[in-house]
Amino acid sequence: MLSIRNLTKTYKTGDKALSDVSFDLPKGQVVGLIGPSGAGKSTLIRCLNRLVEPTSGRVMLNDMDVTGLNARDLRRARRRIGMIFQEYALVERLTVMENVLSGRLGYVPFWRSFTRRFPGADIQRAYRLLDRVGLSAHVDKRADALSGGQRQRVGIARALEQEPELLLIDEPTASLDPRTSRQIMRLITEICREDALPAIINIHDVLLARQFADRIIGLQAGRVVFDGPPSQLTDDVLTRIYGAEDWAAMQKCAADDAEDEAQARADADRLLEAL
Ligand SMILES: Nc1ncnc2c1ncn2[C@@H]1O[C@H](COP(=O)(O)OP(=O)(O)OP(=O)(O)O)[C@@H](O)[C@H]1O
Repeated sequence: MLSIRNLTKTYKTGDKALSDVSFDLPKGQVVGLIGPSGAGKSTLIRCLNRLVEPTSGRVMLNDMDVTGLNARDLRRARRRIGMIFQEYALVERLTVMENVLSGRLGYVPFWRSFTRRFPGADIQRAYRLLDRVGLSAHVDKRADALSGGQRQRVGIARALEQEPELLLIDEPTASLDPRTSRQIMRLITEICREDALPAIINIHDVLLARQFADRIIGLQAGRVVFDGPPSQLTDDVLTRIYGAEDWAAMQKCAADDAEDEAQARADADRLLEAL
């Protein structure tokens, strides 16, 4: 279980990005973290593995006090926290398999990682994970030869190769089309449930968050202003989180996306019929 207590972050510039954020996250629960730009979503995700140093408050991951660790212990602790990024953060000239194995770099001694010699068990796990994310046929492809959705699947497999106890996911679908976004969200949430992995997903797409997350946490100006199941995320609540104008604009955007998608599907059907 992840436990966050009174987490506060004030940047050196004086920007107060988080104010007194507290919540618990049980095993296997997927939280969709939503809120307008500048609400503190990225800061919260980054405070949890101390890529950003919290100003005060406490983060406990199972038995580990993340906020109390010294630099050396923190490095070891970060193995237990997997991250999946918007831009995938793959090494372009390495293969899919090598990218997934890089998830083990925190575990193997430097000289072994330098020669890229990984234990057999790591390689077996990587094959299993690549199968699980649907990339068995692409193991030896270079990362730069993959589509956006495939790249994110590699990012997911790499995070799981760490055998994490928590997944932090930053805008996983921001660079993907709506259909691929849904596939990626479905994959992430299925894996979390099967493996009882807790996850926090910073996601700008409220409809996706509502469709796939078990629980929604809404931030506004660094504070938690909503914490509940997706079913309670009513238009009133969303208007409170985003403001009336922004929420109306987001709805319009989602409607346009759905229309574009339907049009693309109809075009593809017509093309198939004509063949
Ligand atoms: N490195 C930094 N130095 C100073 N202020 C920062 C820094 N990073 C973020 N902030 C400020 O902290 C606040 C929260 O930013 P953060 O990026 O966490 O929000 P966000 O909800 O993730 O926004 P977005 O959806 O636009 O990515 C903002 O006011 C931002 O300007």
